[in-house]
Amino acid sequence: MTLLSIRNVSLHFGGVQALTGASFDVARGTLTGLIGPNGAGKTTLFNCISGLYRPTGGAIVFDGQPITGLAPDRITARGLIRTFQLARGFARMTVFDHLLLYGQHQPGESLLGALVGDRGAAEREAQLQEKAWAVARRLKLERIVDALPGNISGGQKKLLEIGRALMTDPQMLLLDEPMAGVNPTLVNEIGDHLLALQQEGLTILLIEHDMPLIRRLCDEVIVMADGAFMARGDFDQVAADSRVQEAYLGVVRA
Ligand SMILES: Nc1ncnc2c1ncn2[C@@H]1O[C@H](COP(=O)(O)OP(=O)(O)OP(=O)(O)O)[C@@H](O)[C@H]1O
Repeated sequence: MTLLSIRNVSLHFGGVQALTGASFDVARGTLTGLIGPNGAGKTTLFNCISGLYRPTGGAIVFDGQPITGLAPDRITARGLIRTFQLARGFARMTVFDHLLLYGQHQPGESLLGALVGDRGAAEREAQLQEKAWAVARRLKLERIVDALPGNISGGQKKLLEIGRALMTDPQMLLLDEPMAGVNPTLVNEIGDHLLALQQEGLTILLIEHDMPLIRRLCDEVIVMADGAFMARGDFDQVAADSRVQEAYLGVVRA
């Protein structure tokens, strides 16, 4: 049932203890919200899970295998990916090329190429194109496949970021505020896409400050504070938890 297990993960930056022993599990097939006040350690934890940071202590287990400290591409190859903002350096690549680029980073690609030769490469290219079309259609991006990122809306950029991640055939997607800077209509549309992806079997862990959205989308909500796990439950349960309220309000117990 558990797909991702965070076990006592800690990380400090010099004197700043960003993660102080975070522990929680995420079940396969769920859309889980990860919330908490500013500086709680949510993004730092995502960076540890996806291999950008090596934790100082603890372990991260994905699909039954430890992934702590593995390089990001090896973690992606196991089916766990986080989205990244579109890099400025790729401003001249079309939406479709962005999708193709991510699809090319498949595990075993070069070995396969060496084994099957040129005909195999052509077949693979055709499959990649078909997959990119499927992802574009899936996210309703097919009408803008030839556009450059500079000419698409903020929400379409977010969808493209998700689309690139889908090109790697993930089991689990980590999303860090995918709705930031997106207009309300598209926020709802992106939310619908996330629910549909979950229905199709994808496991999603979502950092988001938009609480009505978290309430609408998430089966369960995990709350972090001060670099560690604080509470979990459905949205109404955690919202009613006095410790969670205090963490958000910064109220100090008497
Ligand atoms: N690269 C870094 N160097 C030094 N300190 C850092 C670094 N990254 C994060 N921190 C610190 O670690 C703590 C946790 O930050 P993090 O960004 O993970 O929190 P967050 O929960 O994602 O916050 P927010 O909701 O505001 O994005 C903060 O005190 C932050 O200042």
